[in-house]
Amino acid sequence: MTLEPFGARLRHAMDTRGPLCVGIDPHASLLTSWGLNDDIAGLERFTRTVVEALADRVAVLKPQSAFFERFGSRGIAVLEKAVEESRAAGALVLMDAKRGDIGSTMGAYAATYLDKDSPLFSDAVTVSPYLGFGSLRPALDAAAVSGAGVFVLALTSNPEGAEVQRATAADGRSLAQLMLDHMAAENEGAAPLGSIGAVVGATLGDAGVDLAINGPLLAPGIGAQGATPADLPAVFGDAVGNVVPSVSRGVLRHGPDASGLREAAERFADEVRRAVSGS
Ligand SMILES: O=C(O)c1cc(=O)[nH]c(=O)n1[C@@H]1O[C@H](COP(=O)(O)O)[C@@H](O)[C@H]1O
Repeated sequence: MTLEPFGARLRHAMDTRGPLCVGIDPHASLLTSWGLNDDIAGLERFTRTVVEALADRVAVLKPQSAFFERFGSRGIAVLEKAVEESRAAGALVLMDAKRGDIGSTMGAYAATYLDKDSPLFSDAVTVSPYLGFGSLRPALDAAAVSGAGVFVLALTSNPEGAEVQRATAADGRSLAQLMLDHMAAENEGAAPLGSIGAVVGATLGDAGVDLAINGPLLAPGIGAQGATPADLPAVFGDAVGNVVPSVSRGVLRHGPDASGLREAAERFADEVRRAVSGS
């Protein structure tokens, strides 16, 4: 079965479930605070709990691959199962892998996350464009074939990002703006929303770039990194309706009870609704 383009599927999910993305980041400290061991059984239990609590209600779940990779092949097996079960419950899965490489190697990453026959096939994946936007071509092409999406880092939530991302390119634009303009070109003509998204931290104050890329804007940094949903209008301006606000620890620290996770996600979702509607 061919999937509808990711942008259309995401728009529908945002409209019906609200735009919140919850990150699945099984930090060792979170496993401990949930009363679990920092081992494969703890990872499995943590992940299953989050998926069972939230996959039937949030628009997007974003597993952070590094926290699974640290357990080797058995961690990847947990990740595969989480992707499958989340998608079966109706959540879109954004694999947070932040891959970036060149040519055939980027092609192998694309085959891993964006080929429908791969065990790690996800609705979308995060990538870094700072080896040159063109280096992402294999991922952009694979996503177009499978109906998946690609989220490209533009302005990240961490303070260290600015020295690269705010640097000036040869034509006077910031590097972040250059990347955003590439994304806008990829999404041109797509409706209701393009499938190439930008990652723009909610922590940035005024982003100070043109965010009219006709694609989704993933906004991490809410919760543990200090941003709040109330910050979104100032950061995103007119583009706030395309924002997918993302929270990991801010929700996860309310486990292990499913009700605690659900209530925390609902609180963030309410705050986002209020912030975006201006009430
Ligand atoms: O691509 C991301 O998701 C991402 C981009 C970014 O600029 N900043 C950022 O924090 N993230 C990810 O978002 C998550 C943030 O987690 P919390 O700070 O616990 O909400 C982590 O998985 C980060 O890797």
